[in-house]
Amino acid sequence: MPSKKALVRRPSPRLADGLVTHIAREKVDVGLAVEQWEAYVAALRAHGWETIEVEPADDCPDSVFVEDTVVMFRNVALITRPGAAARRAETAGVEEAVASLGCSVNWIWDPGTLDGGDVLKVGDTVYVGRGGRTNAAGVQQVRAAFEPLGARVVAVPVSKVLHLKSAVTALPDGTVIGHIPRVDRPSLFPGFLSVPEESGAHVVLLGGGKLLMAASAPRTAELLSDLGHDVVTVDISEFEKLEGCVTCLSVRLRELYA
Ligand SMILES: NC(=O)NCCC[C@H](N)C(=O)O
Repeated sequence: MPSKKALVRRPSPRLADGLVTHIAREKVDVGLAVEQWEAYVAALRAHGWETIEVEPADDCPDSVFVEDTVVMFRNVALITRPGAAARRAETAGVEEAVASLGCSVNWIWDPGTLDGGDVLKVGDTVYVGRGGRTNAAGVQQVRAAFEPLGARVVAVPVSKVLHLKSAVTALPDGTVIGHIPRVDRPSLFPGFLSVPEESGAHVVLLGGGKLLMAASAPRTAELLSDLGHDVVTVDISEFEKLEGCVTCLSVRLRELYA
């Protein structure tokens, strides 16, 4: 059944200690990050999403990046096993949240690792990035979990950025967008549009043709508006300092049965 709920998780007071892998560490203003997070949540709500706050995980600096802990396909929630061991304690609260929403729950098991940021769904195609956080066993376990439900799982190499969705996301019409210097194999996607900024590669589909994007990609916002998309922007500068993007701050639940 169509639903419009989104999981979010309040930033930890320890946010500034979050992991950085591909970029130089910059000082994070936690107070500003909380304001930016509240504006992000307000933008989801303004576009009809009921936001559900997962119990905060104050001891986990990266817990605000809730997308990495669970992947939804239909009513099934696949609880991940994050590639960074430091993030594994984040999954317990998310598991509780999806179970209480009536999802069927499944898990990635050792030796598999998977970060939700490595999973891009385009219709029934589920692209899984095999990179620094998601391993081959993780990809196989996504296949085992979702292919019986009708998904087609396509593995994609990721070597230039943290996650697959740091490199590419998809527009409402299914076109995959990415900033070419950060995409390993653009030819793996049937329809690919190159965008001029790295953070322009990240869109959250709000519904009704609207796209949520980071304010740091004005040229991409212009390009997408010019192609007839309705762009809404939020400033997430403090999360970008930790390799976060608009996609990783929420998990949209669009097919709940409850
Ligand atoms: N899906 C995402 O893009 N997640 C961002 C995670 C950033 C966090 N600092 C990490 O390295 O795990």
